Amino acid sequence: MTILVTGGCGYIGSHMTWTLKDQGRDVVVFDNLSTGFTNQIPADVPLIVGDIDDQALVAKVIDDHNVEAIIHFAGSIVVPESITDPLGYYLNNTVKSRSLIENAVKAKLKAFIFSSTAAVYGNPQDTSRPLIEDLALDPISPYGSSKLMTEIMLRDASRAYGLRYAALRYFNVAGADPKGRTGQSTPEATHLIKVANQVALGQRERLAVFGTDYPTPDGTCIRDYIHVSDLAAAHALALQVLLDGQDSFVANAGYGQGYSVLEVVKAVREQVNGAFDVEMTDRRPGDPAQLVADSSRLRSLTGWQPEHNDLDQIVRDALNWERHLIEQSVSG
Ligand SMILES: NC(=O)c1ccc[n+]([C@@H]2O[C@H](COP(=O)([O-])OP(=O)(O)OC[C@H]3O[C@@H](n4cnc5c(N)ncnc54)[C@H](O)[C@@H]3O)[C@@H](O)[C@H]2O)c1
Ligand SMILES: O=c1ccn([C@@H]2O[C@H](COP(=O)(O)OP(=O)(O)O[C@H]3O[C@H](CO)[C@H](O)[C@H](O)[C@H]3O)[C@@H](O)[C@H]2O)c(=O)[nH]1
Repeated sequence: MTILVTGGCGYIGSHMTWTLKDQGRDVVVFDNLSTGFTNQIPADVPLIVGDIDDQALVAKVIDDHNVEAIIHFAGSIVVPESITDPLGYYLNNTVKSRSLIENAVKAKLKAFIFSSTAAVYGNPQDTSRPLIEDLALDPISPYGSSKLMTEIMLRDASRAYGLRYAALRYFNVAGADPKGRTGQSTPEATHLIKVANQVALGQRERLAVFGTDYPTPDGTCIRDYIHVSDLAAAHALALQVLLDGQDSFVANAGYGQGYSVLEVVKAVREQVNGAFDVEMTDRRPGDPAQLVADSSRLRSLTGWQPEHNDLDQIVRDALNWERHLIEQSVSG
């Protein structure tokens, strides 16, 4: 059977594609290349360039490649951008996901895995323990709402048409393939570890720390950083259990360990053996103070066990990828 990976040329989707290839599975990537890169996937994986709302093209790809499951990463991902362009986010993340889900239902696919996000929880009040899936969902950004609406569509499509799905709520995805085959390549990416690494390697001028007055021990926001390769492995397991008959589920994907922005900065400084400038600035709109995952459900349903649960390794792998990008730009 073939697995269709939407957004497979993007950061997480390309790791997924490599993981599936490593497992000997047949994969086809579908991507409109709005933020993706064609050189990040294995050369022998078919790439269809198109938009996920092109139902005729998606149906043709499902047919031509004998697709039996979709892992759906395609989407827009920048929280602050979603605040200034909510309709753009509802279109790309919600409306177009609806179109893809309809394709999956019509083709009677065996499984559908969706990239959801911790942003569906909004700004949780009780931060004394990691977040569980059954908490009230109250996104504080259009990005989070756009993903929550897709979760709801999947829930209802599952009830009505029997589509079997897993929605994984990623916490903060970071790091890069330890084998150096792919990584986060968007030059203007806004993710903390990426930006800090670019500053550490002289690719950006400065790192702004967004807000130092949060109700956290050092005043900066706390996040649960999950290595992208562990996340890809979680998807492969989720797919397998769905194919083996597991009911649809929603599960957090994180380690259950939070780090503040300043702790991340310290980890990056240690890896590069040096200081770089950070500037304390105001809060960024849409940022909850603390997001840490309780991932017991993912572990118990799929048997997932992280292999790269180490902030230093996450930073190191991401730095190695950043150096690779610099070499690439110098040589060509
Ligand atoms: N990066 C994170 O920390 C994080 C956290 C939670 C959830 N997610 C979700 O994971 C998914 C992947 O994120 P990423 O970090 O790899 O982002 P990314 O921007 O690197 O990848 C997204 C990919 O989807 C493609 N794409 C976007 N819209 C498309 C469309 N309409 N049709 C076809 N292709 C389209 C892009 O070209 C790109 O290759 C997203 O859905 C995102 O919301 C990411
Ligand atoms: O230059 C920067 C970048 C980030 N931060 C801070 O670092 C933390 C992490 O920020 P990121 O932008 O790396 O990640 P987010 O937590 O905003 O969002 C990430 O996780 C979310 C789920 O929690 C979404 O899924 C989203 O797609 C994904 O980017 C936040 O407190 C942010 O304010 C800075 O201080 N300076």
